[in-house]
Amino acid sequence: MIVKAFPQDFVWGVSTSAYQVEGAWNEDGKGESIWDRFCHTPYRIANGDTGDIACDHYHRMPEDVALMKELGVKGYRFSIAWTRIFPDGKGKVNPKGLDFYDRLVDELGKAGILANATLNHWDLPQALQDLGGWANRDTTDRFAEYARVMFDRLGDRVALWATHNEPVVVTSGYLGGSMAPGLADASVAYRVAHHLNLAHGKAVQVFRQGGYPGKIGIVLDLQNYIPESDSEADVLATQRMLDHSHHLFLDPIFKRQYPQGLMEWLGTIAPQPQEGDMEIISTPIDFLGLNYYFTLKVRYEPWGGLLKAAARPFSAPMWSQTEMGWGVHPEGLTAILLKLRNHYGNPDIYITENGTAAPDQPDEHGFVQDRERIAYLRRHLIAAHDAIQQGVNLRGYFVWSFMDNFEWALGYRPRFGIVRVDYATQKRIPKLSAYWYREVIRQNAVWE
Ligand SMILES: OC[C@H]1NNC[C@@H](O)[C@@H]1O
Ligand SMILES: [Ca+2]
Repeated sequence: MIVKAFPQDFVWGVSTSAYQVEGAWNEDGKGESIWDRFCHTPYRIANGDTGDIACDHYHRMPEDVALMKELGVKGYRFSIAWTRIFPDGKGKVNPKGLDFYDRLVDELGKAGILANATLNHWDLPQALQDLGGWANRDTTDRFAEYARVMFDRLGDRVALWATHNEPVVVTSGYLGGSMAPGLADASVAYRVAHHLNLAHGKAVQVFRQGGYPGKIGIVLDLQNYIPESDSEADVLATQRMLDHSHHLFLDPIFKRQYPQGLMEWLGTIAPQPQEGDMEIISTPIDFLGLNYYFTLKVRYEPWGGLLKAAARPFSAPMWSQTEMGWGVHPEGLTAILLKLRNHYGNPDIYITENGTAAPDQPDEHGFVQDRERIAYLRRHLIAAHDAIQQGVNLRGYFVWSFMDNFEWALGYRPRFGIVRVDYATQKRIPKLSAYWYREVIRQNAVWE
């Protein structure tokens, strides 16, 4: 047995997001978000599921934090619902909304759990969407205002801040229609990407000006894309997919420029930075949050939408596909980490999401022996450990997810938690993987 030990102060965490776990969608002064609106619109979400109640985390937060402590978790990545703070996206701040996150951060402090807060995990105030949402450049200023309020209230106790979670998915909400706001308007999709980048930069500048303790970064969705063949057509299609899903955000932030190839490909609908925008966007950050799940094989496909590319899941030998139809390829994680070391200045990195949905079969007590999920997590931790051995500055790992929750357009069917949620009773029942993870944290190691 080979023991793979992690660095001393490595942060072992778990992740959630506001809309997926909190519920209380219209309680204590919270305003409507685009995800409330999307879920309340017929035939957008599987089974007509909504986040109205979700895991009722808004009311059960103290017990959830106590369970994290019991499981030995060292960090908790959560997101802040913008509409609890600014119900109308601007103007009056809602004190009860601020109080909830203040209590959460205090509970985490008492439990000795590091707070890792994301400002925007997709739930934009509907009031701002009504003014154009992220397609409207003014939203970048609304975001900076919101960020300042949160830094002022929680900045003394939050160790890690992320501006956005997976901005590429927000952009997709304007391309494919499957995510809120459910538009299919390529003419604004890349303006949205640019405004997300600009909002990120403005929030980082507010953070720097305020001299808050803690660190600030962004969480990007960087899956591993490999070409189906070495034909020029497939290689170029893969490049376009990487430009769209990686470099549309990585390059402005780390290289102060958009990927040239994508700009040429997009033509008139490409981002149109104004004077000074790229300087703001590339304001240096302290860490990069990486969400990694799978590898996709990409081929040139004339019918493949805007990018004329099609992708399909790739599973390494001995691995099948997950319950979500995703491939399993731990080596893909090492590849992404090495890409960041080799081409993006070897930044401090936290894996802010990694995990898998699995067909969890509870026994009569609701206990799930999720050996598949344990295998997935263990192999990805080994892949992460390999990267650390090669000089990657990986500082922590947050499992997606602490508990089963609302999986966006797919509703509650997919279960990603290391803790099961019985939605009928809202009971939390740790799965085998939760006890396995507790052991990993205790040993600060995984074993081959
Ligand atoms: O699909 C699993 C996760 N992926 N990243 C963003 C999260 O909100 C998702 O639940
Ligand atoms: Ca307080």
